[in-house]
Amino acid sequence: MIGRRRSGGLAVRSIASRSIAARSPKLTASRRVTSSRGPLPSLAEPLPSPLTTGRHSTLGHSGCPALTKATSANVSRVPIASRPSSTSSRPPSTSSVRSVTSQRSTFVANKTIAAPARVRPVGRASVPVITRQPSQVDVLKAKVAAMEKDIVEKDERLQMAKETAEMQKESIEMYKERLEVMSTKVDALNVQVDVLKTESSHLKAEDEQKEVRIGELTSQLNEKESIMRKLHNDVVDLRGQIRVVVRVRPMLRSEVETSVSAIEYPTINSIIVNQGSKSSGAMTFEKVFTPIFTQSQVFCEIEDFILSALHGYNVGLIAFGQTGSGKTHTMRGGDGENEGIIPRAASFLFSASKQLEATGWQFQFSLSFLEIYNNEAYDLLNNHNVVKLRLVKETVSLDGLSEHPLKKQSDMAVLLRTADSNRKTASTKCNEYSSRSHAIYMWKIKAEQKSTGISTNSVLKLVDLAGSERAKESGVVGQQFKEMTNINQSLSVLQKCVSMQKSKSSHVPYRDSKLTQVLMDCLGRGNSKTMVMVNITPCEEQATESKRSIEFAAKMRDTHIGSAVQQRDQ
Ligand SMILES: Nc1ncnc2c1ncn2[C@@H]1O[C@H](COP(=O)(O)OP(=O)(O)OP(=O)(O)O)[C@@H](O)[C@H]1O
Repeated sequence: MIGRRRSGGLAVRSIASRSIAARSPKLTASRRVTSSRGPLPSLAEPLPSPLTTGRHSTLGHSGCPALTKATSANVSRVPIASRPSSTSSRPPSTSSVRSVTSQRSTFVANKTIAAPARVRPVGRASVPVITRQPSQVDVLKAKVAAMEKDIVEKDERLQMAKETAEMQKESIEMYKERLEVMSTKVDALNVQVDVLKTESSHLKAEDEQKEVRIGELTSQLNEKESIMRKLHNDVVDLRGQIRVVVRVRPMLRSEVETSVSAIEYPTINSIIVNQGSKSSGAMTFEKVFTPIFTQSQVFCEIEDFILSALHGYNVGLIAFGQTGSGKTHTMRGGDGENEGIIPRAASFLFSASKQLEATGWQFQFSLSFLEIYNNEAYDLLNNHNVVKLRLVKETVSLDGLSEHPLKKQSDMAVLLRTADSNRKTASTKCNEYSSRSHAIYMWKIKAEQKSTGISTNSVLKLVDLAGSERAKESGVVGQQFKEMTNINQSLSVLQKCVSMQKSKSSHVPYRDSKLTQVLMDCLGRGNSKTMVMVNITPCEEQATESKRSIEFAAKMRDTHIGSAVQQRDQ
């Protein structure tokens, strides 16, 4: 009976403990920790409850002595085998049994604290230690306390969230206000933009009108200019004069820091060269190309003159000037925008001939390149073969000079490359790439119009003369000195011929040099429209040479060579 009650009590206790464990995993965990590390001191000690001390301890829970006694009896009857192992080796002493009994009774009095009995070593003997389990009330109290704490925390968080929300609300209000201010500004700006748009469309319309007007005036101006140029050409042709244009090259990078310009441009087509205190005085020419003129602008000004060759006239364009003054740049030039007159003339002649083909004209072009070096003539397109010059009456025959047909524009580039590589150059102190020979590019142009039966044979000569230079300044010796002497001698004959032609002398010494023999038809013996492009440098140090060049240019300008006539086949 007692045993049943005990086992029933234990069963109640274990169910209770199980149910607490189930509801409170934390508690179970703590109990596991307790069992593995030994009894917790708080649970190992008799509970400091009034139930365990004084008279209450004997009365047990709710003052029930019967239950306490029965429990004591139960404990004393626990078989040794079922007691903790630490006690099985030695029978418990009377005192320890008493202690166990008293603890057990306390344990029973607390009843719901379902901790397993443990044995605590006391001295050499071990006594079972009874730990207690929290009652449901305690658990619930703890839960309530935890929940209260949780509620307090949540209250605090809620409060904080409310405050944050309040602040955000204020910020939103602030942003709303700013937004309003901004949108007012945007509205004002939009109004301004509309005003400006209207103004700009008015201005655009005005600009367009002005541009149309400028276009009209420009085309009127161009028309008038071309009429004037034609009239001027006609006058010059009728007067049979050499046309003279001057080109001043820009200062080179190496000169900009060390030199100043000696050139002035008093009017659009006049020029003054200042040589220290002396001045050339203003001299007017058909055209003065200042350093700002590009290669294409220069060509634009002379293309009508070149066109005469397609119309059946002999045409000669000669670049003259001291060494390094820009003759080769003007005539041959570089690539692309830097192309000079010779390659540009090729493109121009091909495109102009295409236009004339629309009126029934047919053209055939052929090209020869002649070089005069040390007073000898060579073929630049045929292995640099010697060319023999023969004077036949008033004309010169060039024996052995090869002629190369030009079918299309790209043929010109191939021939130019061959000629360039053959052209003799040598470096001097005056101009590192100075060409040491006169180069004469000759186009033979055959034109025919079947409907009228008219045919012409004309020659276009494009001449890049070697540069004159003073022996003292150049500092050349040996072969280069010989070259320079020959160049200067041929140029001096050229100047003499021009002077004597100008003074209408009965004897003009064309035979004195190969150069003047080849250019004879351009300088008065023959039938040619001639233009001389005098190149000068702007540098003060070269002012003496520049002044000499434009003085010679003025002499040529005033030279009468006779009016050119169309070269019709009989
Ligand atoms: N209009 C120009 N614009 C820019 N550079 C130029 C111009 N004219 C000439 N030059 C430059 O000046 C230098 C001398 O020019 P260039 O070789 O044509 O002189 P040149 O009169 O032919 O000399 P030479 O008689 O010794 O052959 C070159 O470097 C050339 O590129």
